Amino acid sequence: MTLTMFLTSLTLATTTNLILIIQLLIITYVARYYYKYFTRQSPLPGPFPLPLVGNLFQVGLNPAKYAMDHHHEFDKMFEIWVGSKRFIFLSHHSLTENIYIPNVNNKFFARIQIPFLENIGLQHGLIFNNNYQIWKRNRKFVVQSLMSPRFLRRFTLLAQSLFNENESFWDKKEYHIDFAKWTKNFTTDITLRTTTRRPSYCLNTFVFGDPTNSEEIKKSIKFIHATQTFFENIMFEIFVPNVLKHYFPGFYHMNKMYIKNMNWLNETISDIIKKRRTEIENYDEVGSDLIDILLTLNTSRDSNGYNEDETPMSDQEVRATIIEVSAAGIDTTANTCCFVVWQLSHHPRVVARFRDEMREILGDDTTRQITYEDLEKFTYLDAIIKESQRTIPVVPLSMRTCVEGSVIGGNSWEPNTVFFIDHEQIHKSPDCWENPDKFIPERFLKGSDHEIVKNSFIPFGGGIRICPGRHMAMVELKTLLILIYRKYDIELVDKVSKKPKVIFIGTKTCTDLKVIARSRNYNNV
Ligand code: HEM
Repeated sequence: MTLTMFLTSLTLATTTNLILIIQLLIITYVARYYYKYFTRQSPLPGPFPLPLVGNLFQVGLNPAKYAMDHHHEFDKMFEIWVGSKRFIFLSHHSLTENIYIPNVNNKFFARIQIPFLENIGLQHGLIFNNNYQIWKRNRKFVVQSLMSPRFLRRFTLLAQSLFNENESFWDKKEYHIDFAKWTKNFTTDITLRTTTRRPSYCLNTFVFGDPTNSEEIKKSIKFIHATQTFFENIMFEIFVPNVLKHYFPGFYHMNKMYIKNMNWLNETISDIIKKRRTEIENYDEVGSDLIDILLTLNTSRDSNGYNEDETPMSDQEVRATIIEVSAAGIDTTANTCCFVVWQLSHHPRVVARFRDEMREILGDDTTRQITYEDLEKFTYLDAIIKESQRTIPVVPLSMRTCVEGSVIGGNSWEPNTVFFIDHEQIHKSPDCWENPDKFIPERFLKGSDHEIVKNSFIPFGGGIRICPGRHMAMVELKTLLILIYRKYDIELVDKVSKKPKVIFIGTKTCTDLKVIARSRNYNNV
């Protein structure tokens, strides 16, 4: 046997062995995967998973859409698999009892851990922060800022001035507008102005165009896409296994795009924080915007003094918090506003009662400034928004994990099991809502016959992680709806569709809502 022949047979033997080893590894992986699946604790119904990808092909990146389309096949609980991790859907209010409790003595404080966020330092804010002590301090600071009457009063005025800046277009005889785009531009501007204290020009550019082509304006516009992509990116991180992200062309390119987007957000907000910290250190006046409050709380510039047991927030924590608050506040509020307008367009009786309430509180002067105190009197408008959130919740699912073994719905769950609380199904449960598909704001009015069952209405989640932006969102929604409906009649262009046009990107997003706004003054002349 020549040396070449020997080497060739050796290579062949090695290749054959390698193939055998790979085959053996695959068989072992598949056997282990299905052993784990078939011997799982408390098995529930759900789509059958495949090794490595779990239910990716049935569920995609849209667990909320999957739950909406398939809930009738399952009972109050079902499961899906993400790779080799189990996610449990809870679709009945009674199952949330141990999760939505307002103190830390529950086992469901944590959300899922996302290594990608840890790699770029974005686990230090609120939404994905599982360190209770740090989360508690950050949350206290955010709540102190976003829920203070001083902030909310200023925010009410800011919403009006932003609307008025662009109102000349609305005052035309007929203003044809894609309201889905208009609101997204509006909420981006107002959120960025109040969180970063920087001007933002999305709405102006949307309405008047951009003759200057300036970098500042381009940056504002980029924020709309960047914040929307934030939650899309999170879903991608949770649902797509690493091997697909790194080696399969479609997923690989999406991954690259998401990383680029996140880096841009990180850098842009970092620059804003650096500049503002320097301005504050140079004794610029501290305002009531989120960035100022987060940068100064518990420092020598804090007007409430300083507590030695608590550290101020680092730039990294401020950055993560501002990014999260912006991403969590822009789309959610814009889409809620679209769904309220869609519902109102189908319920003229409700619009008439809303206008009666407006006249009672604000009088006949349609230019009178609206105050935060006025908004608190709008109980019918409050009920309209709530009923719209019940029927079309923009956040259809919220997510928690159990840090210890626990029991839900009579089933035992091992630590780190992930739970999706299905707001959409809970909001439509016939056990809690009479005629659940009907739009009846009156059920939310005090003194109505309808009793709101605990945890049956949860558009802002619940328990200790309940949305800290809920008052800000309600102030923004109420102000905007009053500004629109007291002066304009709104007509949908598409009067036929039974549902608004939506896609699911983490939140339920209204993709298109073409309306015609007509000035009521003009029509009355
Ligand atoms: C109509 C608009 C909004 C809806 C429907 C909404 C809904 C939600 C929901 C369902 C959660 C999860 C709560 C849970 O796990 O129990 C949440 C969390 C959160 N929201 Fe909102 N939200 C809205 C507006 C806002 C605004 C305007 C902000 C801030 C400006 C905001 C900031 C946050 C933050 C930071 C969290 C994470 C809280 C934590 O984990 O401690 N949201 N929101």
